[in-house]
Amino acid sequence: MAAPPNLIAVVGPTAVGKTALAIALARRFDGEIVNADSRQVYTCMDIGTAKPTPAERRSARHHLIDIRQPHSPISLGEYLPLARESIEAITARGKLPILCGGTGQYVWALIEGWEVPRVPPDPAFRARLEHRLAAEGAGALWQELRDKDPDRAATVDSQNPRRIIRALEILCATGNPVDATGKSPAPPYRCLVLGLTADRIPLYERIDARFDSMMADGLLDEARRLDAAGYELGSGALSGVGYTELGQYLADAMTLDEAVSRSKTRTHRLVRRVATMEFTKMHGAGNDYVYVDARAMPERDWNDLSRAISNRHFGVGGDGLILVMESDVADLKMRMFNSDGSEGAMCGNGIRCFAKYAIERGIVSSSAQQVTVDTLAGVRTIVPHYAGSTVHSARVSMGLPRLAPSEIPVDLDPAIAGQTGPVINYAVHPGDFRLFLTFVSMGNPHAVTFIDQPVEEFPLHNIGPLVERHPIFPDRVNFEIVNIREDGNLDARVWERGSGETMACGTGACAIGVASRLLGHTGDRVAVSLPGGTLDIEWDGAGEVYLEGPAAEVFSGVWTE
Ligand SMILES: N[C@H](CCC[C@H](N)C(=O)O)C(=O)O
Repeated sequence: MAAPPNLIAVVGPTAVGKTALAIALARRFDGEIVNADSRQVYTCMDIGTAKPTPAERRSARHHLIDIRQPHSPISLGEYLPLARESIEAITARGKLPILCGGTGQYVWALIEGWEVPRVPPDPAFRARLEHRLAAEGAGALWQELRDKDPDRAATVDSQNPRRIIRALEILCATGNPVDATGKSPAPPYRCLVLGLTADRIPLYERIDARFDSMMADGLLDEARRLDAAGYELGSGALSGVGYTELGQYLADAMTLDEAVSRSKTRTHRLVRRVATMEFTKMHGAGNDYVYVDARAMPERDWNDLSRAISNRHFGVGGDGLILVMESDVADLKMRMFNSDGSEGAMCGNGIRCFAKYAIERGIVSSSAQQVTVDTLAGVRTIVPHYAGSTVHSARVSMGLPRLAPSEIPVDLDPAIAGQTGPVINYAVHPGDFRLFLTFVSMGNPHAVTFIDQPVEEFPLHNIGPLVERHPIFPDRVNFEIVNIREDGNLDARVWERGSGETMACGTGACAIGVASRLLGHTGDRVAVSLPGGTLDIEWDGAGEVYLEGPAAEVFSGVWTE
């Protein structure tokens, strides 16, 4: 078997000198350069992306620059085959391919051989399967996948409808089983990675000097031309540094000096985040998480990081870790980990803060009226509420509640295990206690019980762990206790799977709202009061559940491992 082709990858923070080094290597070793900067693929964005100048491009051949117009975003799944073809062609000509760019996900996806499905989302196909999901349950779809592609089914969680539907979508489109996203077993290249770095202060000075020269070279006119051409500065391909801030200047939202200063500061932050690991602490009604923008980061043991960073004595402290990642099917993707390192499918409090994080950092439009976020429970839509340019709360479409035992999942006696409807007031005896549980999945499993005593008197720290790990819950469970107040609203506390008692739980509050309506305690709307705050739930008994509540940022910092 032929040895894999050679490849040099020049990586490092912005303004550190990657282009100059790549050109020197190309001239020294008869190489050609493949662009790995997600902004330089676009035409009309020359100055603001620090694209190699015509003179630089004459001194060494470059590939994958100016291949798209800004209104036609390129996805990772589209970039990878183009980059592989370029590397192959360069090698075939007996030249050395040199990968150069600051988009970490492009670089690592190429080096590690990620396979991203070329199958674009098929909305009609998904709508049909969502309908069948509601009617037949995830188990039936998983069974179909197992019949058609047993190897693939073995790697897909039978309770993860999104992964099941995606696998069936790829199978239907390609006619053959293929992994949705995975690395190739063997490294595709014999790769030498040259990581450039520099002390922070001199690097900040280079960044500032370079931005000043961009302005002198006509960056403002470039922004004006893009604006006049109808592009939304600050969104999509144009959400990068400089374009966003100059767009706000052109919209009279800030002075030119402010735009220049913010551009420099945002680039400093970008460097800090990639070079170390910047984090932001946020909470929704006291349910607190550590947020990391992982879009430019290589894969790592996130479970381990969540355990370390969530520790309230030896780490930052929180109920878990939430990652901001790229998505092919939504604006962004969210991954959520509990403080014990286990990964949860969905997080209602966390996703409101996630939207706030993305909007206020310009990762999505800084005036977005909605943000779509891909999660293991499916794509969720968040509608932010603003005070000026700050998001203070949000309303989330939390999807359909799942009520069949197989969808929770909960293993019950055969007489009721196969039913598709709700299981309410199911008697369970954790230790010496007797509870009546109602089961609801919001993409993650919940068991809700209603009690007569005030919730603060309930021995939650004794009973919570017994319910969380009760043998009827194959994936463990989040456990909610509820007391109905005189005014008809609800007091509650939550023992979370993987995190213990938290000050609030968004998916838990949704499960409480659903269970309470099923049991006839409340109607379509209910306020759930938790130790950390109140969450408003809306469910009409058939459609999606809606969650409304606060989102707050506490502080940012740098995680030094
Ligand atoms: N606190 C989150 C739920 C976390 C659920 C997690 N504990 C699990 O399902 O494993 C929320 O606001 O919805």
